[in-house]
Amino acid sequence: MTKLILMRHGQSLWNQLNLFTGWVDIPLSHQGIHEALEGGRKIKDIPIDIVFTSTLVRAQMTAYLVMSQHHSGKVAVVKHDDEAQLADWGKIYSSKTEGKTIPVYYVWQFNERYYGELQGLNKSETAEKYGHEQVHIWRRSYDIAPPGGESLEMTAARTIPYFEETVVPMLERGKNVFISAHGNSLRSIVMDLEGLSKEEVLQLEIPTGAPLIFNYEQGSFTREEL
Ligand SMILES: O=C(O)[C@@H](CO)OP(=O)(O)O
Repeated sequence: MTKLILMRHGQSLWNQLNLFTGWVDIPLSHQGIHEALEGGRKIKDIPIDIVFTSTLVRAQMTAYLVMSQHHSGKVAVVKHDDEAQLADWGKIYSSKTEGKTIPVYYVWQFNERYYGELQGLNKSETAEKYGHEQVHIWRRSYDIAPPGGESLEMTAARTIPYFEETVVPMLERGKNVFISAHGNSLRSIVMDLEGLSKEEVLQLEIPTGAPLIFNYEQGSFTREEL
């Protein structure tokens, strides 16, 4: 059995201001830094072999803050995704030292759902303008995209293939995997792992800085309560 840990980044400065964020690259707030450290303490004793995060700084900050709390004492090392560079990087430090590191991969497919024309707008003001129901549909429905942005279905079309082609084989090979990502990119993954319907995913909320742990065995995922 191997473990998959999913975590939404801690509160960002735009979460704090209640602004639609999507692909805008906003760092964590002071509160978000504390949430990430607290989330890290909750999983500090679970061995982690490999870390995936998005290309956005709020998820990356969260990944490093989580790993700073980890009991292994291993150093998180960024593996840049250029293949040639990756091959070279493998040679620039000793295999003895490599045993004391945990590789971190930046994966654009795990970026937040692109929010199109809503990015930078205030969530409450947008709900006042277009109606709470319409804005809830844009924010939580499966197949209705916000203006100029991605639906959850479109987000899943990039998160799930990467997850299946790269993350699942790691779990199969006995590796425990930690993914630091975003509210909606993680909703698309949890929807898939738990087989949620389009109706059920409307209610799925992923809190900031709270690890979700799944046990993986023989092709199936079971959520473990912390
Ligand atoms: O602004 C965003 O990118 C997301 C996550 O904060 O918004 P929502 O709360 O609608 O999922």
